[in-house]
Amino acid sequence: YSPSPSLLRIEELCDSVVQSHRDTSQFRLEELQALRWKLFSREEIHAYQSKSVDEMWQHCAMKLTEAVQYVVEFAKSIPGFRGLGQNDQITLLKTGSMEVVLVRMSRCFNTENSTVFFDGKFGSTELFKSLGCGDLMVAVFDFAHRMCALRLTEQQMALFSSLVLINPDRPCLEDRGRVHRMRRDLEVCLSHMLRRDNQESLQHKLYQKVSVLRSLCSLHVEKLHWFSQRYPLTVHSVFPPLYKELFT
Ligand SMILES: CNC(=O)[C@@H]1CCCN1C(=O)c1ccc(Cl)c(COc2cccc3c(C(F)(F)F)cc(C)nc23)c1Cl
Repeated sequence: YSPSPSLLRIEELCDSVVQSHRDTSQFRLEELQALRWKLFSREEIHAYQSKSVDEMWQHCAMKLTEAVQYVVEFAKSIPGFRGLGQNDQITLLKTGSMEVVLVRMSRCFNTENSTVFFDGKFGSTELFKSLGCGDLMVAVFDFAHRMCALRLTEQQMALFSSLVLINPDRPCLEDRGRVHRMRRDLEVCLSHMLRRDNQESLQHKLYQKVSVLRSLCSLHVEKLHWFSQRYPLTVHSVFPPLYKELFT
């Protein structure tokens, strides 16, 4: 059986996206499994809740920026991404990277007690009370819960993450056609993989998640904007590594 060159190319593309995800996933599943029941004590929770809005945002912004840097590495190793113009790479990352951080958060989520891995242990939404954006946290946890319910394999998570990033509908792309061709190849990869895993029913559920992500992230951008208005220094002092990463 000699697969047609296009099928061979699709399988190679699949494998390289999965490998990139493995190399840049920040936390290995085995590590997270081992820490699953390591919960914060009442005192530790109280300590987080006593932080000022600014302090807690700064703490989270650092974590998110670090997570986004792993996503940038993931994007840069998706075949074809480096071939895009610099501006288009940045456009895709500026909008898509937080969405991939959200998708990846589901790997660090424990649905049995609705806790997420944060600062070395698992905590619930109450940990983030001092952020002053309960609705965002509920939305973040709710999305993680729903993503967990799909029980994606790491390979499926890898391909789904690449589809979230390589989105030809992003505003002000210069070479939309090129992004479209990359996305089409990745869509063929995902459907090829779901067929192989005998899980075609997952296909439409994943595409529904893409639209949920978009609305969720507009809430994030709004919150981020609200926060940067009130605490301009923090955003500029913590976020620059991300932009340095985007330009290299
Ligand atoms: C397993 N851990 C993780 O996945 C995340 C990313 C890597 C590190 N990390 C955490 O430590 C973490 C885990 C769970 C939660 Cl709820 C948080 C706090 O999340 C946020 C607090 C403030 C703003 C957030 C915004 C906003 F608004 F900036 F866009 C957007 C997202 C999505 N999350 C925000 C964090 Cl920072």
